[in-house]
Amino acid sequence: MGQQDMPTGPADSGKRRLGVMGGTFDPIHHGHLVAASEVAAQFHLDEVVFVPTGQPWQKSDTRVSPAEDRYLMTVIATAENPQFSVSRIDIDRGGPTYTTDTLRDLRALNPDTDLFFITGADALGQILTWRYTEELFSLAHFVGVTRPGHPLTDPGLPEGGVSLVEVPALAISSTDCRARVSAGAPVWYLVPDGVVRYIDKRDLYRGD
Ligand SMILES: Nc1ncnc2c1ncn2[C@@H]1O[C@H](COP(=O)(O)OP(=O)(O)OP(=O)(O)O)[C@@H](O)[C@H]1O
Ligand SMILES: O=C(O)c1ccc[n+]([C@@H]2O[C@H](COP(=O)([O-])O)[C@@H](O)[C@H]2O)c1
Repeated sequence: MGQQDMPTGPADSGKRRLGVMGGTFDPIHHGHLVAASEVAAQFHLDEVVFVPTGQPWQKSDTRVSPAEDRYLMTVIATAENPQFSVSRIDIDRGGPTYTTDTLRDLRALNPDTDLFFITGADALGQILTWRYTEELFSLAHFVGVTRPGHPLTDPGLPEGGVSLVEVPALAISSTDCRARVSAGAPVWYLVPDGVVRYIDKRDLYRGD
């Protein structure tokens, strides 16, 4: 994607600009962090809130670590960046996580704020299979980011509803991180150091 193909989103409304990075984060890795940092810079966001899923209903055939472990790894990974925060709303709501609920709740908690939902190319490609899409696209501007191995295209969101953005390519996935820990391979430098230590301390993924 060339620089000229990169839209910068809707016209600036003058409101606070909040990025929303939703994910299962099992575990959070540098691909997530670089995507959030890059979108924050390109879209002049005031803050990015990371929102670990409660129950990721489209991953029901995958073993997912306890929400508290995923939440704490996300806190550890983002703690040093003053622009990053973590929200428990999807975990505390309970039940399957629908992004329409996430964005509705974040709007209620953040009046006079424009929301920018950040999503990788793979997740963006699946977005029309999400629940309650008739309301979803009115709640935030969507920012699709490049991810190695996945074509980045607008899957057919309403006009002006999505921007496609190139971010530094990191071929890292949580699936691969889990498989590496399970096989006794290192995940140093794929995930933040504190997350490596947390995985070790809690003995995550070893028996997968
Ligand atoms: N390396 C990456 N580059 C860009 N975006 C990414 C990257 N990894 C994940 N994302 C995006 O971050 C969001 C949360 O992803 P998620 O927590 O499911 O991680 P994952 O690595 O895709 O996990 P898994 O391998 O378990 O499916 C999604 O929108 C996903 O597309
Ligand atoms: O709203 C939905 O139905 C929906 C379905 C699948 C995924 N999502 C959201 O997409 C984000 C990435 O999800 P995942 O499963 O790839 O980690 C996360 O915020 C999920 O809550 C949302």
